[in-house]
Amino acid sequence: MSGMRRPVAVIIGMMGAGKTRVGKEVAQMMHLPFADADNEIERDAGMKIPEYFAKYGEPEFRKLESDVVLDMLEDFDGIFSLGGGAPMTPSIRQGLAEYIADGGKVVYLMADPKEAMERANRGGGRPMLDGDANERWKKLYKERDPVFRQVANVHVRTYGQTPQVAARKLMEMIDQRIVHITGATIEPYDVRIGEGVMSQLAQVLGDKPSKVALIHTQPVQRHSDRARTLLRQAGYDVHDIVIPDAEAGKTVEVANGIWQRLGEEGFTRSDAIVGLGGGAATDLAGFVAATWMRGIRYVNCPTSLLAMVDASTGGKTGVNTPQGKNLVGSFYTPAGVLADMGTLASLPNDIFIEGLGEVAKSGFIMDPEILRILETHAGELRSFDGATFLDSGLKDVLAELIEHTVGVKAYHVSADLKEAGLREFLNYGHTLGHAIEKLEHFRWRHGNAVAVGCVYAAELSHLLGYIDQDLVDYHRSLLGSLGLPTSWNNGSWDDVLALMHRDKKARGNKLRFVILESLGHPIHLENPPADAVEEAFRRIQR
Ligand SMILES: NC(=O)c1ccc[n+]([C@@H]2O[C@H](COP(=O)([O-])OP(=O)(O)OC[C@H]3O[C@@H](n4cnc5c(N)ncnc54)[C@H](O)[C@@H]3O)[C@@H](O)[C@H]2O)c1
Ligand SMILES: O=C(O)C(=O)C[C@@H](O)[C@H](O)[C@H](O)COP(=O)(O)O
Repeated sequence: MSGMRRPVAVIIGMMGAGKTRVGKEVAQMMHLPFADADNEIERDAGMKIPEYFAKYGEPEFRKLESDVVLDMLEDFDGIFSLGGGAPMTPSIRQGLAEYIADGGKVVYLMADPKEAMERANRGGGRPMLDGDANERWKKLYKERDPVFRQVANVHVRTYGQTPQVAARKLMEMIDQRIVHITGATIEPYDVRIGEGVMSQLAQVLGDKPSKVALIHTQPVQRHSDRARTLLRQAGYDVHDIVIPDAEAGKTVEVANGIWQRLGEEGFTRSDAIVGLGGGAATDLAGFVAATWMRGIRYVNCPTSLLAMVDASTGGKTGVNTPQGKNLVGSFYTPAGVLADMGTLASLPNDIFIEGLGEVAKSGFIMDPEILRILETHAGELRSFDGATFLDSGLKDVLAELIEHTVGVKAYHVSADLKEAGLREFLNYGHTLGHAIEKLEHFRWRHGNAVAVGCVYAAELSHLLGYIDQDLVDYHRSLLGSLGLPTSWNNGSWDDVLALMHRDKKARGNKLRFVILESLGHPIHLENPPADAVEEAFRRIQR
């Protein structure tokens, strides 16, 4: 389907939900064309729908509807609204599933049933409501609502809202970017990126959990307040759990404190966890979710750039131990990730820049578009200011960067959830990076340590004849232009080497690294010569 024209969004919903009214409004706001499937069908058939129904019956109508909808899915690039019953036809459901798989957005417009029923009855002309219209509408709602929920990848509740307010909400949802994570051993889930996506928290959590533990740190209180309000409005019993900030929260003692609370408050297997904050908070929340009753549902709401592009996705959860970084944990997939870019408005500049370390890493190992964006916008990124970026051109640049970086993560995680080989490439720069973090008592930020670690890995690749000096220099100049460190000189080689032996890629007493064969092409390096490993270290000390 790629390369064809395709709708920016497809709207589905019950008769009377306002699909046409709201759809037209959104199209106007976004300067896009609008099409209504029923109008297209009438044009094709050369008659009104009630007439077509009367003449040929519902099965023939559904066939024609399916042909028209499937054509439009491949040849229309605006906002496309479907008739109420269209998603009940299997061929249309299939078409919508393919459209979603190709990055499309099927929006279920969820209006208040009472309002929608009244609107649907006004004016008549709806063959599906012949007879007792209210009873027919309710029966159809019962059949269709569960299907609509399943078919759509975006749910928008418009209860009591004017078409303009509903349209603005819908536009926000359409503007979001969605990266779909799937794989043979993964329950599929989406990473949603954009301003306001946190409002989909209840949709992603689903209706099974009744209790939700909202795990967060204090500096993101303003965002956890919003999450708590959203969760309470959706009817969950919310338990607020504040953990120590940053790496101090990633300990087994903190996890133990939460296990005790979950026990006291009666959390069962059908309840859930929301992890909200930087990567340390989402790593800890995921670990608690993975271990409580051997695994309960969890959703991540990352609020730092690093957590959005990396930590919140992929299911690596865990805690540090006195011996090193992330030494205890599990691979446990979240039910969804909501990367609400609105939360970045409170992110300090230095923590934003740190996140660029993991972004650049993803560029070095796989995606040249990431490197292009970083090079082009280095100055703006370096002077990131949370207070102003949402109203600046940087917002779209950043959305693009986050989507690409999550795409790199998704590619590796989908193929190799438990890190048997390919996923290790995401660890580029981490062998030394984790050692630096540990030796700096976690006062060095993770992304900064990874940036130095990437330069180290590049030096090692060069020393072993894989890459030329230019590519090593490129690492230094790109990372430096973003405000990231490229050298470290605060620890002994013996300490570094001992910590690198505890890295999870090591096997027995043999070190293993990820290095580059060329830009975008990482390889595994097994048991490299000791002198090269040490010489590369000497080179990052300068
Ligand atoms: N699981 C994974 O795959 C994975 C991947 C990469 C990194 N990580 C882990 O993630 C952690 C690093 O994540 P991080 O860089 O987000 O650090 P962090 O979690 O320590 O957060 C950094 C600081 O920023 C604050 N903060 C976060 N969002 C904020 C916001 N919107 N406004 C104001 N303050 C905010 C935090 O409270 C904290 O003080 C490390 O522990 C690292 O090991 C895990
Ligand atoms: O997702 C992965 O796999 C990664 O390696 C991503 C890394 O960026 C991340 O820092 C991760 O937490 C490192 O994991 P570890 O297994 O080396 O502790």
